[in-house]
Amino acid sequence: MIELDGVGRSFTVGRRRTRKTVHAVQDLSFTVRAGEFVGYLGPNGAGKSTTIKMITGILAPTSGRLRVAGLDPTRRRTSLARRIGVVFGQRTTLWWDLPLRDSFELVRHLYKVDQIDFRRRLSELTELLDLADFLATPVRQLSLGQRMRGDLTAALLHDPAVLVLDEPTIGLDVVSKAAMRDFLRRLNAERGTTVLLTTHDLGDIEKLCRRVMLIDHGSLAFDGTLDDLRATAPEEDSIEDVVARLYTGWSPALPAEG
Ligand SMILES: Nc1ncnc2c1ncn2[C@@H]1O[C@H](COP(=O)(O)OP(=O)(O)OP(=O)(O)O)[C@@H](O)[C@H]1O
Repeated sequence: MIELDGVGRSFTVGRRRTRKTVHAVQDLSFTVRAGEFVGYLGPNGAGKSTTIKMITGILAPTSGRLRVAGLDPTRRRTSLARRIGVVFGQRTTLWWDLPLRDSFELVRHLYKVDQIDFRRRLSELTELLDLADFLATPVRQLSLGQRMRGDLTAALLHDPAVLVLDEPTIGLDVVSKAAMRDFLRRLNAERGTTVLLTTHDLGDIEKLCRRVMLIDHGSLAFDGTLDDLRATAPEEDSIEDVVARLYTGWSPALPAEG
């Protein structure tokens, strides 16, 4: 469903004598199959957002080959938009001054979702994500947790095959976080939606992801199951310790791609 083959993305920063090239992502290859729920981890500045921007067609790779749902994301951005949903936890894709319901109506137009499908889907999502109390509220008046549920709904109204999440639980309280995780688990299990999840919250990874990929300095440093990940460190280590060891470059043996 998501295929990267030797993908790289560099940026030129600075001017004249201070000019240099930053290799945000280098020679990155992985495949995410339909129906997988994959965690995408890495320290700050590792290249996660750059990868997600390439997968969603926002940024073009400078090298390599990338396909999402069989499409080249940069060349077929409009077609891809119908197959993919994206949530950036740090910013909203909703219209700030409009009631949530009107934002969804605009999303319906943008994605050309059939009116009957839209109504059915919105009523399902309203129930599952408990939106009824604030559908008429302007987005700017929503709490972070409400806004996040609104963003997730907007990303799912067109029933995408792939969902890409960039820190979807950031800033959520324990109850909202648990509800969000429960929803995502069901979405993957019941609808078979393929999910790629970027997060710094290792609870998200433990609760949701069968497979974990770790990127460091733009390259894949680990790809395996959660158990493979734990096996890289002593048994008594917490998941935070395990990941911190990998981030700081210590690991007894990394398993091959799983
Ligand atoms: N538009 C840009 N111009 C120049 N450099 C960039 C640009 N976007 C990203 N970079 C650089 O590429 C590298 C990877 O950045 P990226 O945002 O992908 O990391 P990240 O893993 O998402 O980090 P974080 O966890 O902090 O969000 C960093 O060194 C960053 O400074």
